[in-house]
Amino acid sequence: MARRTAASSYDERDVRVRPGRGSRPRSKLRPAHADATPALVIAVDRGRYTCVLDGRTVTAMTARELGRKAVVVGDRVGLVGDVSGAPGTLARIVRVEERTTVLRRTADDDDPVERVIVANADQLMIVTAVADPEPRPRLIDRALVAAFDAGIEPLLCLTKADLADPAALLASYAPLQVPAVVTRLAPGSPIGVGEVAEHLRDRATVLVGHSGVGKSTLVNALVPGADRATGQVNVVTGRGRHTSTSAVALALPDGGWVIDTPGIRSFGLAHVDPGRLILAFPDLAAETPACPRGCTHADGAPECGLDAALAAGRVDPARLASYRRLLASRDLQAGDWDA
Ligand SMILES: Nc1nc2c(ncn2[C@@H]2O[C@H](COP(=O)(O)OP(=O)(O)OP(=O)(O)O)[C@@H](O)[C@H]2O)c(=O)[nH]1
Ligand SMILES: [Zn+2]
Repeated sequence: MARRTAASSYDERDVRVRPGRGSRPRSKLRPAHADATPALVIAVDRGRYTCVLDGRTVTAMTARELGRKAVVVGDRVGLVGDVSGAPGTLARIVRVEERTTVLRRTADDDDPVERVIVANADQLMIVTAVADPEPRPRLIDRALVAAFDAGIEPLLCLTKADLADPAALLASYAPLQVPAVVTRLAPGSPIGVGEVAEHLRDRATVLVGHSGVGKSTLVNALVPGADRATGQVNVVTGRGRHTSTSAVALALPDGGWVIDTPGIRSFGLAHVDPGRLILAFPDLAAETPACPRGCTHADGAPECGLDAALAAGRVDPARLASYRRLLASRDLQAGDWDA
């Protein structure tokens, strides 16, 4: 105090803006970092988050105050610090906005640890070749379960239609009313990519599919300059593959995002609750109030209301059979795309 009065007009404590916490006015009414810049996370690599805002790319790390909360591709975040995106700069993620959807998986069916793969996706495009490699319907079913469970709309993309007829595969998914597109993307004769682009426009779409089905070929056709590596003969198992390879979001030229998931080698479904899955099938769910408590609605579940509805002709037999097939896929072992 003595110094202040003696020094009369000037005290450096009055004018210096200290960096960090102390400089920021806060009150209980004002959320922390209300001035944080909104951004979208498009890639994650070893604790560094690639974010986009106003069309520029900014690298960020998570602020300590976020704690152990995971930040994933698709997250809408608030950034503070240097958000210029200039080389060598690093912004801080101080906030993660509430997610509209969360696509999860467990590493395997008996693995209780859930991992969030992508946040805020509104569509899951399941890519399957009609031949080379042979389709794996069980894996399609499992991916559908993950999508329905997450409240994300599924889209089936059948590639390599030049090699085999997709009709049988399409027919087996028709009762589930899953939209489907068929492509033939062999060099020189791209067919169907325009239709895929229509389905993807202005939406955030996650791509899944096992190795060699033509995901990268498709992404390259959809996103000019994406430069995804194609044509690798992949004999690498999940263990052998670099585990930090994670999802990456690529901007589509007509709006929207396609999110490639090269690191995902399996689709464990331990987290899926059958009681929640049926909500994706409102016509079937309407018949379940008659079910006994805790009914799994599976084939042979005692006194399941769905059987009564089937007998009374109120539900489509093919649709119910398809639903129960999905339900059963959850209980089968080995969710490896490459199994
Ligand atoms: N005949 C035919 N071949 C295709 C088609 N689409 C892609 N291919 C070929 O299939 C092979 C695998 O395609 P990729 O795009 O690398 O497949 P991917 O799903 O990205 O595979 P990974 O990179 O291993 O995950 C490549 O040799 C492609 O040229 C198609 O529609 N018809
Ligand atoms: Zn039931």
